Amino acid sequence: MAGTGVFAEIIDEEVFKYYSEGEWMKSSSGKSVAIINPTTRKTQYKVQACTKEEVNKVMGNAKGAQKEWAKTPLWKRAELLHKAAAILKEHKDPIAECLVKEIAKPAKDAISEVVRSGDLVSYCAEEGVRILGEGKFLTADSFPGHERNKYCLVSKIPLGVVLAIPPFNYPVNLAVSKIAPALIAGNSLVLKPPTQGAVACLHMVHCFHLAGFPKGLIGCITGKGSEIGDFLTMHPGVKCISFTGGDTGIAISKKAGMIPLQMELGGKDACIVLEDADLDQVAPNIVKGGFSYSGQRCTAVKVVLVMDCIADALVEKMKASIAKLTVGPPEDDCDITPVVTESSANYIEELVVDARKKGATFCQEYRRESNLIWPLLLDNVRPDMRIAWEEPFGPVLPVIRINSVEEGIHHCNASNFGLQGCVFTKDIDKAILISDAMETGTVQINSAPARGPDHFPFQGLRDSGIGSQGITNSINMMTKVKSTVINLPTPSYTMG
Ligand SMILES: NC(=O)C1=CN([C@@H]2O[C@H](COP(=O)(O)OP(=O)(O)OC[C@H]3O[C@@H](n4cnc5c(N)ncnc54)[C@H](OP(=O)(O)O)[C@@H]3O)[C@@H](O)[C@H]2O)C=CC1
Ligand SMILES: O=C(O)[C@H](O)COP(=O)(O)O
Repeated sequence: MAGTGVFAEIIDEEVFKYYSEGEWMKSSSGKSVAIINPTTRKTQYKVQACTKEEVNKVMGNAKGAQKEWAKTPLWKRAELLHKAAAILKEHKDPIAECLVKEIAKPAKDAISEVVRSGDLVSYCAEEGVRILGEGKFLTADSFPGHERNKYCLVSKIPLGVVLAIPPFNYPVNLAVSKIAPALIAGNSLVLKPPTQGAVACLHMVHCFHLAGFPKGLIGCITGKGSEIGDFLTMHPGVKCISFTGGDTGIAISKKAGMIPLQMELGGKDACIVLEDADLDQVAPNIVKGGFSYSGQRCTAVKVVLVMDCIADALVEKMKASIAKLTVGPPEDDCDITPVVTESSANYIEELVVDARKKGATFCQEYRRESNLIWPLLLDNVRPDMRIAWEEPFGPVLPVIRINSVEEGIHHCNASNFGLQGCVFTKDIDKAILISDAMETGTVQINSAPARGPDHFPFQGLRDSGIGSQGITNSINMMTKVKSTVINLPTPSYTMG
């Protein structure tokens, strides 16, 4: 159970503590933030509402601890990360339980998130050892006018304190995808978990604590983003921000100083289906892509653009797949579970009401009970409807019928978002041309969008973000390049 056994020290009188100086602490604010269970809509957990002074302290400690950590041999850093990964996987059950209660993640998916996170940390440790242990060696004589009298040694060095802010939907996985690259590269790390998902994050941080990382190297500040977010992101001690979430990321980019930013933001992932696609394969694939975790994935299929001549057939097959989805509480491992907050459910409903008013075809009856929204396919959606462009982050999927590939590409590229897209066709030549024409960070051919596996590069264009994720790219992004030039008194050539 959450907050018991090895996790007993992270809670005090029903309020989970924050993590500073290698210890679990109560905030001097005396205030807490309630985490509402999306299924019961009752307070499930409470976390500390940290103060600015506590943020300053965590930042100061992180700055100090980083200097020593950067001197720790790379293999030792990797060893500690492997240890943390093993502890995380060993304690997957209580962490998954938090995910079920805080964000209504279906029970099996919650376990997978924790296991995947442990694997990510281990992979990151191995990749770090490979790529950070190597540099470049350049000689001056490759540039016109120069002799071989200068040798340049290029290596990757840490940035300092990295601030990690993950979103609610993958609070553990999208936290470790920032923590592990930061640490292996010799940085220290301050985590600000999402409010919904904070307790799962605190349990995960305790796994790093148990692994024995140096005091102060990792800090975890809890509180509402709207209250302490600006203070954190504009803190002079922060030397890099890795953020995943919605439009908040755009605001942060405008306010942050001259530091590297990794922003993974929203998406309106388009799925183009051509005449020759195998609809028996396509329909369940789109339904899984659109409705898993109730559509609360940045990589969920968020609009289907199907050639008109096969649209009836595809919609029928999708309806059949949707009818098989189970709807109910996450504890029962249902496919569709309550969305994260009441305001999120209200927003989804606004989009549905707008679509109804403007004449979309409802393939199922719209049904909502509290935060639980039944899966809904909207056919004959037109560009004047909000659902054609906005990200519901819920179990509602619009279908737009198109008469040409160009029409589909045009819709995809007219979006403010450019995260992922996908195309279903048997014609690989056409698929490549369409992939090149779609202005998104990734295009999947014959499968719905997905971020994983976690070592694949993952990036968004336009309002979907800046920088690229994926283990290797994150490690590189959390380092800077250092050159040391050896100047010889005379040119020196090796004769072989
Ligand atoms: N491209 C990608 O990889 C992904 C993108 N997303 C996108 O994230 C969105 C849903 O996630 P959601 O958690 O609601 O996103 P939000 O942008 O609302 O929140 C993300 C994180 O930012 C924090 N935050 C809020 N305000 C501030 C602030 N002023 N300064 C600093 N941090 C702040 C939140 O904390 P708090 O919870 O306390 O408010 C949370 O930890 C969707 O748009 C989705 O597409 C989600 C997953 C992956
Ligand atoms: O936040 C998200 O939506 C995740 O990045 C999705 O990850 P996945 O596509 O690998 O499930």
